Amino acid sequence: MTELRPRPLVRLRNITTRFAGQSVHESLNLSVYKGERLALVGASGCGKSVLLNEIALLTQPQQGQILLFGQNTARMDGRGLLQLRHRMGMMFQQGALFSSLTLLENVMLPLREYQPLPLPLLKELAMLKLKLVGLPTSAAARLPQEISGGMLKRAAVARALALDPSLLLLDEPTAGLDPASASAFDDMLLELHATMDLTLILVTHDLDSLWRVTDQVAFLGQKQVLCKAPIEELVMQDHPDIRHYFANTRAAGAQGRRQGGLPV
Ligand SMILES: Nc1ncnc2c1ncn2[C@@H]1O[C@H](COP(=O)(O)OP(=O)(O)OP(=O)(O)O)[C@@H](O)[C@H]1O
Repeated sequence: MTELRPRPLVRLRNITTRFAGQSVHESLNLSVYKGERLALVGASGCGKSVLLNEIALLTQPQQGQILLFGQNTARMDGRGLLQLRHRMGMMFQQGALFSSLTLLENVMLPLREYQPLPLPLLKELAMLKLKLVGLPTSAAARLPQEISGGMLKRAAVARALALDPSLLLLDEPTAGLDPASASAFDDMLLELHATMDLTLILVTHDLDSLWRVTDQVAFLGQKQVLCKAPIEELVMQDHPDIRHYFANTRAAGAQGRRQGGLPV
């Protein structure tokens, strides 16, 4: 009996993206399945963040189709798209929190906008989200500029989770964090994935995160997804772009550590 493959949660079909006549993606295809922890990787400028923003419905490609939760976004009206957006949370690279609002107020923003609940309940929900990402109660009243980079990233995740999305998108979540904070952040992501039934898509250059957090990695190169595979399989690929990306000393070091060898 043939086993039916589940429908992808995210399906990108023949995506072409151009800026000023120059294409970043050309007929790019990618499927992401429910529960996956997928990283988008590739050389700087290959279009990872652009693709993430397209999945988040923040920008649109010139050609191609984006299907989210089985629905073709091109055929949806504004109301339908808004409902889809609520099923996704996005963590931006710099956190994108409002500097004049406390962490609690930042997390409450999407709730206030879309959940018609009494204020004390909204506060309680926002507080729960801050706790979920490991922030202490005392952090709730702090402003973004009063906390560490690691806490800021966690607060940004708390806001992304405000509306209980099932798909969490993260743009370089561990960039700028020291190794211990980055590792603690990765632990938090794994815990959230397990407890909240999340699908994760992250853009990252952090090789430790690739090995630790992901179960699938999509390698972008030559304007397409050259390969989607678990990291162990991806690093064994013969494609010159993939070999080049993982051949530098940092990559070799992380790979060596995973395999119990010495960093090169
Ligand atoms: N709004 C825009 N207008 C013009 N060009 C853009 C715009 N957004 C992105 N680009 C270009 O598209 C290309 C891909 O950008 P993108 O930020 O997705 O790369 P990336 O793979 O995420 O890079 P990095 O790893 O350095 O963050 C780059 O050449 C960038 O300059």
